[in-house]
Amino acid sequence: MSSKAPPALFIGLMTGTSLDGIDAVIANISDNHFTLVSTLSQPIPESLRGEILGLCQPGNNEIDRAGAVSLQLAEHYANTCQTLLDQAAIAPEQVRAIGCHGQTVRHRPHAAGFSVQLGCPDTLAVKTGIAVVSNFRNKDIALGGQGAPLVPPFHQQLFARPDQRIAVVNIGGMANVTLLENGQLSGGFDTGPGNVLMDSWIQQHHQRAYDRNGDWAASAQPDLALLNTLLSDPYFRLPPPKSTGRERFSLDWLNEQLANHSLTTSVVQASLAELTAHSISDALSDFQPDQVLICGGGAHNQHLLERIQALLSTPVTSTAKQGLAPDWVEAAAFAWLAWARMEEKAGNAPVVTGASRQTILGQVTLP
Ligand SMILES: Nc1ncnc2c1ncn2[C@@H]1O[C@H](COP(=O)(O)OP(=O)(O)OP(=O)(O)O)[C@@H](O)[C@H]1O
Ligand SMILES: CC(=O)N[C@H]1[C@@H]2OC[C@@H](O2)[C@@H](O)[C@@H]1O[C@H](C)C(=O)O
Repeated sequence: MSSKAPPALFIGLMTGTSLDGIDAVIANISDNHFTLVSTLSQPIPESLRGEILGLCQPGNNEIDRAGAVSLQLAEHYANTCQTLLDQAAIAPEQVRAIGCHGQTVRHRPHAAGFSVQLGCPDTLAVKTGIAVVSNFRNKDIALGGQGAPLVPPFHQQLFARPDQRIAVVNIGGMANVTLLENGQLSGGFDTGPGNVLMDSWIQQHHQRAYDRNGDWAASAQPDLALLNTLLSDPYFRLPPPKSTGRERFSLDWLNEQLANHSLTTSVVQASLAELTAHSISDALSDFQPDQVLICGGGAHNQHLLERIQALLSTPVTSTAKQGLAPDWVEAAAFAWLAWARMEEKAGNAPVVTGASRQTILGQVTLP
């Protein structure tokens, strides 16, 4: 008789650095098994988005503001869970736990570091009646790790092949890579900005949330002098382990870099797309993958994918080709990390984060 637990249902909730919405999945998970059961994406109201963005930079009265945002987010998470359960005709009692990443508003993984994700787990547990696993990053940081990226072990579970070198690239607000070498997880780190600068720039100049398909970037030629200035940021030369966020790569950072360049706004957008493409391809140059799998919202940016493909000699495809659509990979990973927590299995990968050892990640809040 096997002592292994049968598959159980878990919810994964992700609100990433792009602030484009709440991604939610229900997944059926056990040791060797992961099936997506249902998915849902819900917008974040514009006013709450503004408050979150405000908290991503140091400012006045942060504790009260963070407390209020944490509660509002939990309400939205709970409503999202309810809609997701309703659409899948699943009762809350059937779900073992919710893995709630929360909203990162500060990530300082350096000496005596910390990472802050908002979204009150107590409120979410009480409102849904489901146990919540949250605060996934700080245990890894306490062990000397970056606390990010955390998704690589899940990428390994889903996408590793015994006979191939596979790079999984998540292009969200930030971008991160996972290096899978003949079935083994051999590394992973944040490469730098993914969509965040392109989103901010088009928002500022055309009041649009993002550059659909990269059409605006594709309408101009990148400026090589600006590209070199952007790529000269020391982050790109740092060896892994490394992780980053809006603390470094923000509109303020971009405006500083633009100081000695006089360019049209479309040329800047083209150069920002090129920055993302180059920083990703540079990050993969030593690894020499046989295959590159792309996930995250950037997988829908046709121009960006073409530029990444042009810079790499290996085939670049969406994770959809491997059975998981790019939009759900991160939320699915947090369902999987909730499963790992409930099964008391290690969630972090020291080869990625630099932590001194493997450890169980996250705190459980019962309803
Ligand atoms: N059709 C599209 N064309 C171009 N870009 C797109 C398209 N669809 C989504 N995106 C980009 O994807 C972003 C959202 O990506 P995603 O949901 O992966 O980010 P996230 O989860 O917030 O980020 P992170 O991985 O940093 O936490 C949008 O802000 C936008 O820039
Ligand atoms: C601190 C934080 O929220 N980091 C995010 C962000 O978005 C992408 C990249 O930067 C990655 O390091 C991480 O998210 C994913 C889910 C991760 O931990 O793997």
